[in-house]
This record gives sequence, C-alpha cells and structure tokens, in this order.
Amino acid sequence: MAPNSVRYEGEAHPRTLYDKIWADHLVHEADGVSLIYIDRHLVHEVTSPQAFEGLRMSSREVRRTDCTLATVDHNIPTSSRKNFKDTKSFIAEADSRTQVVTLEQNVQEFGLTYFGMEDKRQGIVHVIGPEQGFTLPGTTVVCGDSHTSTHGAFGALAFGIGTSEVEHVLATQTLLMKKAKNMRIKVSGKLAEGVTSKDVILHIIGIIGTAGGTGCVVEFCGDVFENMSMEARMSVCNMTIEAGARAGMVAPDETTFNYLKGRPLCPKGKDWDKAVEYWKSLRTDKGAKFDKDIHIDAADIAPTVTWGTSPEDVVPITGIVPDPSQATDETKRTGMLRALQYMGLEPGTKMQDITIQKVFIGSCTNSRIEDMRSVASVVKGKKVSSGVEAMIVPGSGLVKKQAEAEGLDKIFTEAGFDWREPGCSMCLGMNPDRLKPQERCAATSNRNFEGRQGPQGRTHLMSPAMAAAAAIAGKLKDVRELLPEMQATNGKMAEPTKSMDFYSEPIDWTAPKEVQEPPSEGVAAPTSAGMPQFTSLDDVVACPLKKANVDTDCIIPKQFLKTIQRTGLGKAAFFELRYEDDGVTERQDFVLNQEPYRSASVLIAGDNFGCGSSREHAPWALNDQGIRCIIAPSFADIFFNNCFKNGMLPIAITKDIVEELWTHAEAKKKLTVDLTKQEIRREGCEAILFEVDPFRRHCLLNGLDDIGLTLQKAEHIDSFEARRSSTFPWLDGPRYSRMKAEVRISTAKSSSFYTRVAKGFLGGLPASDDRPERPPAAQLILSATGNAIERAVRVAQDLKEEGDAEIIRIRTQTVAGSNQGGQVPQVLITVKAKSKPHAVPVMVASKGGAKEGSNGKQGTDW
Ligand SMILES: CC(C)[C@H](C(=O)O)[C@@H](O)C(=O)O
Ligand code: SF4
Repeated sequence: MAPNSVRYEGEAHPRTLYDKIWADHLVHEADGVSLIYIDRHLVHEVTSPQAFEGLRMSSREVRRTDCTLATVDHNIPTSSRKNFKDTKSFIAEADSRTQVVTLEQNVQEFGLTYFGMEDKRQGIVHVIGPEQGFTLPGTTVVCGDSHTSTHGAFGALAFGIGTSEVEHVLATQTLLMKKAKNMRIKVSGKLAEGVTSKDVILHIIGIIGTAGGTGCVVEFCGDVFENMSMEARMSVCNMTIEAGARAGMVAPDETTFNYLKGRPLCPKGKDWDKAVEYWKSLRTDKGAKFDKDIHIDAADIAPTVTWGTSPEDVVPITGIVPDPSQATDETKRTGMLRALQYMGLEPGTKMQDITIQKVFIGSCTNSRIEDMRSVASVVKGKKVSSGVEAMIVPGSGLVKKQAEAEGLDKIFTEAGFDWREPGCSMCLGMNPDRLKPQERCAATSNRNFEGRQGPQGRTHLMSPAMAAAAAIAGKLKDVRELLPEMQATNGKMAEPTKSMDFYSEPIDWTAPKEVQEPPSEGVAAPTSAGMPQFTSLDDVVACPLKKANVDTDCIIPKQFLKTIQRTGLGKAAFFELRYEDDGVTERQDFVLNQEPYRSASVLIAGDNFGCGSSREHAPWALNDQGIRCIIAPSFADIFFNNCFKNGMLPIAITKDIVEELWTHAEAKKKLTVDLTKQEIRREGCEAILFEVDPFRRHCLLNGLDDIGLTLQKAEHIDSFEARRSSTFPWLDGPRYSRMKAEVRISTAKSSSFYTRVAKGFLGGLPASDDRPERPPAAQLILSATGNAIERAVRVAQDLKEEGDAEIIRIRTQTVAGSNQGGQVPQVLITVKAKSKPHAVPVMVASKGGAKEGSNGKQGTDW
C-alpha cells in the first residue's frame, strides 16, 4: 500500500494537508459517512468514566491499548507532592478523588499505559502527548477534550470528541465522521519584538470570531508559523477550537522533525528515515482549493488581551474597553453589556489601567518550557506587586524538572510566584485552584467564559510574558516597555538545557491484551441498540434563549463534570443563569424559570450554540432538563455531534427564521418538530423545512448507536490495521504484535496453497528489504467471496486439523461484487493461533489473493 498522501501519476486534484491525512485514514465510506481510523487516543479522568462503563456493560475491550495513553490532569491538586502516598489519601475533594480513582481502576482493568500522579511524566494531556513523541505528523489524534487541536502543530489531524465518541474509539479505534471544509489562515511578515504566538492566535480570533472556523479544519501557513518553534505552534493550534474550528494544523517541517527526534515514542533507526520521508510528503499541493482563506499581516499584531467573556473579545494592550453602543447587532449589544457588567468594566477604560489581583501562568496553551523561560526573562530580579497572588503551574512533571534544572523555579519563587505541581489548575478550577468572586486575573489560559476560573471570577487572557508583566505591575501592562530590561536579563540567564536529557526515558508500554472474541456462534453480528429514538415533538411551546455564543461552561459549569454517571445532571443545566449565588433560589429573569418554558422540550438559541469545551455533560444536562431539540443559526461542531449521540436533534437554520421562531415562542404559541418530514410546523404558517444529515436522521429515527453500526464493519478495520502495520510500522506500539492479519482467498490457487500462506502469517514473517520482521499474527481472517468460499472453509478446516489454529468465528454477509456489480456472498472466518510460532516456507499475500514467494525473501503487499 502506498500512502494516499503520495500523489499518483495522472491524479487530477491538488490536495490540502487535511485532504491527504483524511485519505490515509479512510477505512470505509458509505452514504457520505466515513469511517476514519484513529492512530492516537489520549484519555483523562473527566470524560472517560462513562465511556469505560459503556465498554464494561457491553463486554467490549479496548481495541488498541498500544495506541492509547492515559493521564490525570483536571481534578488533581497542584500543591506539593512531597507527602504523596496515593490519590485516595491525597485528593481531599470527594468527587475529584472518585474520578481519579475511577481512571486508575479503568486503566488497570483495560490494560492501558497510564501516567499517574506518582509518575513524573504526568501532566496536562496535551503537554505529555507531544513530549513523549506519542503525537506524530500525519496521524489522527483524539481525546475527550476540545484542546486536542493542540497536536495539529505536528501536522496531525487532531480534534476533541465527546464521551460517546471516546467509547467508540476505545472499542473500535475509529470514528464515524463527515469531512470538514478546508480553511487557510496565512500570517505573513515578521512579528514585532514582544509579540508572541499567543498574541497571534488571540488576534486571529478577534478577526474571525469564535464561530469563524465552524465546520472547518484550519491550516496555518505563512512565514510567521514557519518561523515559530514547535511549542509556539502548539499554542496557536491549541486555541483553534476557540475560533470554532474542528482542528488546526501546521505542515511538518525540519522544526517538527528536530523536535521529535529521540523522543521515547518516536520511530527509531530505519523506521525514522521512512517516517520522515512520508512526513515530508505532508504538504498542501500547489493550487489546492480552500473553502475559506484569511490573510493577516504580522505587522498588525500587537500584544493582545481580552476585555470580555469570550475569547473573541480582544483589543491590543494599548487599546480601551469597547463601547456596546457602537455595536450594530442587538444580540451583540446585549452580549457586550452583560460581559462588561460581569467583568466590572466601564467602556473607554484604558486596558493598561485595569488592576488585577491574581496571575495564573499555566494551562495546555502556555505551560511548556519556553513559556517558563519567557516568564523568567520578565520577572528575574523583580517582585510580584503587593496585593497580587501569582501562581505558575508547569504543564508536566518533565517541564517542571527541566525548569528546575535551568534554575527558573528560583527566579519565580524569589519574585514571589507560587511554583506548583503540574495539572490544569486554575484554567478551569476543577481542582482547588480557583478565583474568588469578582477577583480579576491575568491568565495565560484559553477561555475567559463567565465562571470559568471560579464563580464570578474575571479573566483576561494574554501571553505568558504579558501575564508576567502584569504580575510585576499589578495591572495590565504592555510588555514591550520592559524589553530593554528583558534583553539585559536574558544575557544573565542560565543556558537552556537540552530537553532530550529529560525526555528520552524509555516507556514501559503496556503489553496488548489477548484479543477477546465472542464465542463462535455462526453469524455473530453485534447488536446496535441503546440510543433513544427521536421522531417528532408535537404541539409544544419552545423556549426562546436569545443569546449568542452560549458556551458549554455556561450550559454546565465545571463543578458538575465530576460525576461518573451520564444522568442526574438536569439541575445543573444553565446553573449560573438559573440560580442566584446561593445555588437554590431561581433567578426570575431567566427564561427557563418562567412558565410555560420551564418544561420546554425545544430550545431556540442564538448563533454558535455549545461552543468551547467538548464536555458531553452539556447535552446530558439539557436532556435531563427535558430538552430534546435545539434550534439555532449555528452550532459548535463537537456539541452538535454530541447531541446526536444522545438521541437529541440539533437544527441549524437561518438567523431570520430563528428570530421568527423567537417571536412565536414569546407569544407562547405551539409548534411541532417533525424529523420524519424534516419540518417545523406552526398553525396558520407555512412549514419550515430543515436539513439533517441522512445518516444521523436514520440513526435518530431508529434509535441506533454508532458503536454497534461500526462493529458491523469490523473486517474493514482489520484489513486497514494490517495495511497500517506494513506501511506505517512505527505507529504500532513497541510491544504490539500484529494481532490480526487477513488472507484473501480466491479461486486462483489451491486450498493447500492458501493453507501454507496462512501458516506463514501464524508463524510470523521474516524481514525483507522493505519490511522489518513481523511478529506472528494472533488471529487470521480468511476472507472469500462467491466461488472461493468453499476454499476458505477448507483452509480453516485444514488449519484446525493440523493443529495450527482454532476456528473462533464464521461470519457471512453480502458485499458489492467486484466485476459484475450487484451483491455477492462473502465469508469471513476468524481463526486463532493455537501453537507457538514455527518456521514455514515464506509466502507473499497480494491484493488479489496470495502468491508463492520465489526466493523466500519477499514481503507482503496488501
Ligand atoms: C473537561 C473537558 C471536557 C474540557 C474541554 O473539552 O475542553 C476542559 O478541558 C476544558 O478546558 O473546558
Ligand atoms: S483548557 Fe485547561 S482544563 Fe482544558 S485541558 Fe487545557 S489546561 Fe486542562
């Protein structure tokens, strides 16, 4: 198999980097829905408990333990671990402790590699993946976390998923997806001194808005990104999700390869050379088409800070707090007024006059070694302003170790910073690090949503250097004014250490578990059940929620994410909007507290509903509250997907119609949402037609869950994995033995020939020039169509009789015929190796079946 990203002669269409990675991971495609293979799966404690529980309930295993890496980050305290014995005794808060302990149990039960609190490689999930070389160019990377986009800095297709999708990936190593649009953001020129990657991404979000990238995968290109370090690229890609995009990526180049070389999970030796050769092909072709194109001049970017409660609320540090009366749009104006009230700011105030009480340096955006160095160069020899509490939280145990080796910790503590242990910390305050009500914070994190860092807390986002400058000044400050002092300081700082000294420790990678198959019962098609059906909601009053950019932190705040259940979250829905500060008394001005909206099953909201975090707790909470359908002009991608997985219907429809429906709902008139006919009906009005993806509609109408459907494609996944093992062997975990291989049987050769081929695989394949030695396959799939079926059965029986394998499953189905068209019967027989590997004559399996090796040295060509 040649990688799809390598152009074939005569190929017509130039392709983008995203197109290429997509093509290289396509397992199967039908009715516009693609089954995409996932190379790397990162897991943390918040979004995984319900997924593991789902596996347990359906007796499923983790398909690729060698491609899954788990850690804890969100809930853990960042206080000293000097007296750490175990998480049970260390984590005081009961729900946080339960989530961490549950992950510890799950990784043990399912055999996953895990960096726990006692392991110095533990850290924020998006810091440890790249650090270990787990994230590689050209891979697909997922995690139940929206900031998975970070990994796109390596030229990987990396995106956040909800918990149902986490379960899907654990069980199948794939995802059912629709291809996104291509968007290019080019920043040309040279950044001015004092302007960093964080300023670049904040500036971009200010221009395109938090919904600017919705439905798109963004490729960042131009000199600015080419000249950035890997860590700077990570900060940019990290916040692509704040621009609404599914993923952001930068094409891999020498900077990428230099960063990766030698990391524990990177390919080595010949595999490294092969990998680099492939990675170099991962560039957008000349003339490739982008659906959206943005061009920005680097000279326009200043150190940038946020003033409001959305990452798009940005101004240059030299600017002023904007005036809502200048807003053209009514929803926008109301949003700005609310943001200013929440932030305690007056229009026209100079940003540099805003005083702060807290500084938070950390999060998956800015907690890497370069961020630490940048802060040190600002604060060395200075003191944190009196009245300001400043904390600095490294992204991982290895970042901490390296910073300490460079003496940065001393610089921080001497300046009055609190130097903490790694974790998400005050980025969202699921652990004890939180803002007090009305406290104002200069933060290097990525979200300034209401209540994000603590109820009623006020967050201003900025770069590490800017946050450091604010800590010293006690108010927001233009770091460029400190440049001469910083330059002098830099000369006196210790030489940066070679990071490789710290990152090259071997990983004791968890050995894969034996593949467990259901007992052989003839045709054993997995069932697809378990999702509630949705057909129609008849004669209901809908609830008008006249608000744009409703983020998932607002739909369900962090304190409710600590559950390990999917249900019981109804009370948490819109918690801050719904209750007074006591958390009990209902706010009368909130629409869901008013009759007849209290029990509404349809919600009509503003633009970009569900933006921000990937938490599936958001649709779970809405569902429990009774909301089954949400109508809005646009939705954030992850939230939109998560709804369907829970039997809920999100309808994207034009702004005009939404406004019409708001008026209708405010008049307390009823409507019907009919999925069968795809229409919204109101008495005396013309029906409003709406679009739904046909696959999603089918699943909703029939209550089908994705995992069951995907498992019906198991043989496609098996053969994809076999191809991946031979084309990209470096993607298999170090101890991964090829669990399954496929022998396609045709009428071209005798059954005894195929029996010998099968034995070859069960015994392992010797090395050849283009293939390293392959370990024996634990299982073989003998596949055949039409007339060759009889031959496949013969081969299976021979293997059984000769004591080489036992038959564990026989599955029959119909597939599209290759030549004549139409449907033909197909049989898939799974056999399991019985004896130890033994030497056999070498065979070559080829696309159309198998042929005998002439000199015993040929490799496989699937
Ligand atoms: C907990 C997790 C689902 C969430 C995310 O998806 O982003 C968190 O990391 C956040 O930053 O809000
Ligand atoms: S955004 Fe914050 S909470 Fe979310 S993964 Fe990053 S550091 Fe953790």
